[in-house]
Amino acid sequence: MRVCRPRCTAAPAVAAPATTLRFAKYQGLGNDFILVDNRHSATPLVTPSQAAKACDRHFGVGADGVIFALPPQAPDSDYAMRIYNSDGSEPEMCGNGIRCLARFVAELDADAPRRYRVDTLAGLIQPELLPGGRVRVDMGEPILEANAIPTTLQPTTPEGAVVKQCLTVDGKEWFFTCVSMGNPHAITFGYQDGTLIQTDSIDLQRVGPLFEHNPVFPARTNTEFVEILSPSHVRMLVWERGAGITLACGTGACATVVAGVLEGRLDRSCRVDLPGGPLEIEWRQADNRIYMTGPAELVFEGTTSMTGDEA
Ligand SMILES: N[C@@H](CCC[C@H](N)C(=O)O)C(=O)O
Repeated sequence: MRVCRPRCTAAPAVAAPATTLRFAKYQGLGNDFILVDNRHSATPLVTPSQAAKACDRHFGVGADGVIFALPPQAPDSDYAMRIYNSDGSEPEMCGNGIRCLARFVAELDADAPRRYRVDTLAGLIQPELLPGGRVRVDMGEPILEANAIPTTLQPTTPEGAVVKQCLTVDGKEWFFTCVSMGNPHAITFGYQDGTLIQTDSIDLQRVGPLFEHNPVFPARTNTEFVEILSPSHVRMLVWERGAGITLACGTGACATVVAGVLEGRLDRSCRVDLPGGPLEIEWRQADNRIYMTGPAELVFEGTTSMTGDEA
C-alpha cells in the first residue's frame, strides 16, 4: 500500500515591513560609525541584527559599529550613548565613537554645551569639543582587577592586576597586561623570551580571533599589539572584539598607555600611532583619570531601509 504523506510546504513568503532610518556616518581615525538620532526614545531604533546588516561593507552602509544618541539616563548626564559592534554585540564603551557622538550632537543641537556628560554602560564619560574638529575626552579611571576585566589569568600584583602575565597562543608565549576601560583589553609589548613586538610581523587576521575567543577572556577581548618607538611614542595594531581589524581603537589606545606605565615601559603622556592616525593619551597621576584627544568628522548623511529581524 502506498502511504501518502502531506507535502511539506513552505509558509508563503511575507515581506518584513521596511522602515527608513536616517543616519550620519562619522569616522574617528578611520574607525567608522553609523550615528543615529535616538534622543526621543530610550530604546535603540535599530536591533542588533539590523545593526550587523547596516555595518556590512558590501550589502549595507558599511561601518565598524552603530551608535545611538539617547536621552539622558543618569541624573547629571546630557545624553546617553549605546553602541552595537559590527557583529551585533553590545560593548560598554567606544573611545573613537564617543568623539564622533560629541560632534554629532553638536550638529543636532545648536544649544548643546561644548562639554558633555555622556552616560554609557561604562559609566559617565565626558567629551569636550576643541577647535579644528578635535575632541578631548575624560575617559574615567582604568579598571585593573582581574575579575572585573574579566579575565581568568592569574593576577600578578597584590592588588589583583594582571601585569606581564604569560599566555601561550598560536605556539608562542606572549606577555600580556589586562586593562578594562569599561570594555576589556589585553595588551602585549612582546614575548616571554624578551623579544619586543614589531607590528609589521603580526599576522592580525590569524592571531586576533585566537585572543578574542580565548577561554581566559570570558567576555571575549579586544587585543592590542604594541611596538615601542620611544617611552612617549608607540605604534599599535588592534583586533577588536565584535569588529575584527579596525583602523583605530580609542579605548585600546588608553588601555595601552596604562599597560605600558604598569610594565615600566611608557611615560604617562604618549602619542599612540594607529593605522588611521595618531591619538594623544594622558593617564594623569593627580586624579588617576585618562584623557584622550583626537579627531572626529562627518563623512556623509543618508537614509537606509531597515527590514525586520526575520528578513
Ligand atoms: N573602536 C572602539 C571600541 C569599540 C568596542 C569594542 N569593539 C568592544 O567590543 O569592546 C574604540 O574606539 O574604543
